[in-house]
Amino acid sequence: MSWKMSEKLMDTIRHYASFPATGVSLRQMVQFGEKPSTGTLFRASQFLAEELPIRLAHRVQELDNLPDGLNEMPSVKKVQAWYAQSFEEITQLPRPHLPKDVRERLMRPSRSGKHAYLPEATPNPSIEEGQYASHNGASYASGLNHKKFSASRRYFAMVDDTGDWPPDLHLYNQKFAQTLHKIKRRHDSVVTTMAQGILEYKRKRQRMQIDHNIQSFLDRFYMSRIGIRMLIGQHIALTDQNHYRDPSYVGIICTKTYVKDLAQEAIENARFVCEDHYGLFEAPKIQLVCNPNLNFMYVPGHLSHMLFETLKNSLRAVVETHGQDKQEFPVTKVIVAEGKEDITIKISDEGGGIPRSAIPLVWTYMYTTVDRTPNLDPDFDKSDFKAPMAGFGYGLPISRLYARYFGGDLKLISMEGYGTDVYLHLNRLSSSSEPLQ
Ligand SMILES: Nc1ncnc2c1ncn2[C@@H]1O[C@H](COP(=O)(O)OP(=O)(O)OP(=O)(O)O)[C@@H](O)[C@H]1O
Repeated sequence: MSWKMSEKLMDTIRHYASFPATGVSLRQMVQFGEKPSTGTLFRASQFLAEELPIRLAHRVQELDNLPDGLNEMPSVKKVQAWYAQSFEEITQLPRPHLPKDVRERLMRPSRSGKHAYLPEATPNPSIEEGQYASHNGASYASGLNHKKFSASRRYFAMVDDTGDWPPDLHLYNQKFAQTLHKIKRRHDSVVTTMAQGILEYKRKRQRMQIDHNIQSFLDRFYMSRIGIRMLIGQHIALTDQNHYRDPSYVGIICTKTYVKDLAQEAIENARFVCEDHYGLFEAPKIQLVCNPNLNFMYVPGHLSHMLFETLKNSLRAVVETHGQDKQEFPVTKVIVAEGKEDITIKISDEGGGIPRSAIPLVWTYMYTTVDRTPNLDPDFDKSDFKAPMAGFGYGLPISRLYARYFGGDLKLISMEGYGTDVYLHLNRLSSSSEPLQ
């Protein structure tokens, strides 16, 4: 590793980590607009130039404080260095010197009055307060230099956009988005590398499972990663306005996510992976019951991930319970219900279920009934965490975090000896905050 963390950098990281993260709701991200102007984008860049380092700093510190020597594992150190390096890149990006009138104009709300200030996010219904919060948050912040952060501690305010903006602003926006892009790539393999770190720890300490502390650290850590990547992804997509965009998309959020189409695609992908893995001519069938017109505002990438992971689990259970040599398997059913509050997707399989004693374990990282955990090659599937069929025990816990991130949830009820029902609740009000506070 050529890059080194200096003491000075650690000091700055400690300072930022004393501020709490600011949660943003799906609705706020969308209301920010389809084609934000240079000025509005600049305000968003300013917000992120403070918010992202705060979030990254919390993770660097938490990684440092991991118990029982876990913080010393080479892969954990590697991940920590990525977070610190990204922190440094954002905080050191030179900001343009703006004349007073431009600075003032940036603080003036949009003339149109529409969404000049976005509504506050509401509490996340799936989360108990503080469940995914970092330990050192708000309580430390009060005594510190709050001034530095006060000007733009508001997610996306539309600014007065009459007339042109100085070219410096546009240039900074472009540079900022490039920096974010590089950071996003750097962090692509964080989940697999952390998984590797946990494996190193389990081997070194001869542990079979991880304890409660480490489990909740990982929950916080991966939840925070979802949030950071959401903000980064959204910002990159909004900055890059050159190519044609589907009008139903705002950044990576789709205001009309058609559940049936997406579920159908996830079914095909899961069946394909299953056929490939078990060498089957035809994977067990999956029946989908869903109103074809049902759509809502969501991040299609998140929904695909959750569906694919749970469907893969069902197919695996069905094939392994009934035997690979069967000609016909019981059909797995996917039922989509439309409520006022939630859209709920139930996935029912006849894959033999899970013993009641093992239910709490399915939510822990690294619990899997696959005998041999696949080799974690560092170059393995850099794009995101997607194991071929199964094997890391990350599918369910990570999917539940995705669901909870926007106020939904993932529940599992099993009948041992028969099958499993997974309920995927997706909150359609989308005004709830990220679960950080
Ligand atoms: N529908 C199901 N029926 C029976 N057992 C299941 C079902 N879903 C999950 N499980 C059990 O829970 C375990 C954990 O599932 P999880 O999706 O978290 O990890 P995995 O599938 O083993 O690996 P991956 O990280 O690749 O998803 C599985 O190994 C399996 O034993």
